Amino acid sequence: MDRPVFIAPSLLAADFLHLAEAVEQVNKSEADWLHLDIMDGMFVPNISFGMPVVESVARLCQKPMDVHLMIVQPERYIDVFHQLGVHHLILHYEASVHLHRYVEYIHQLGMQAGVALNPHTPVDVLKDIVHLIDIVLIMSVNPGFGGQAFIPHSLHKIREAKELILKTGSLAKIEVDGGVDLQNAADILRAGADVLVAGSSVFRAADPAQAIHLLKHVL
Ligand SMILES: O=C(CO)[C@H](O)[C@H](O)COP(=O)(O)O
Repeated sequence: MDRPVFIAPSLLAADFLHLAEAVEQVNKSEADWLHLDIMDGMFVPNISFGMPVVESVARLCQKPMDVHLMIVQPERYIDVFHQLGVHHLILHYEASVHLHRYVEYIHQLGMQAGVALNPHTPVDVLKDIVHLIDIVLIMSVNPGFGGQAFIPHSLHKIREAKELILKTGSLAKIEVDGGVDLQNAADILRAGADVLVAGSSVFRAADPAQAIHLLKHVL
């Protein structure tokens, strides 16, 4: 491909009894970022991990941390994630009333800002902010759980996001999260994605580093 492919393994699919081992596997692999899913049991039905776990992961992690907040009022935690050394902070469009203000604040703190869209949210809601953000995260499953099947309509949304980015001169990367595996990765990248988030297809593989390598070189 004529542009780099970024791989961000999602720790949600790791065995939590061996979280440190999973972070080390990512450190030693060709992964570009480590993806952390923060769930509050309100915005999504599931609860993942809280700050003490993120803090420990941050101490071990040698890759940029890509944090996806699936929580209500995500602005409450922007400072905390900044203090933990997070590189990318992704808020949900659906959970953020003053998105423009929060994106500016994330940038002021020196982090990259991303906006995530649920499967039912049209891409064009981003038209007045896409030029300001660093990441458009297309959720290709309904957020809340790992191990779900990729929603095929997401390919159409990725193409629309790519069109919007090109039209507006935005530098945002398109990240795709949910059900990404070796079978669909090439189609996702051809549709315009830059970043593949992969949970189950990495951490449920016999050799996670090899799974990351195969995703990275799928095209
Ligand atoms: O955000 C998520 C769920 O809300 C996860 O990052 C995503 O589901 C990745 O896991 P998998 O690759 O197993 O689908």
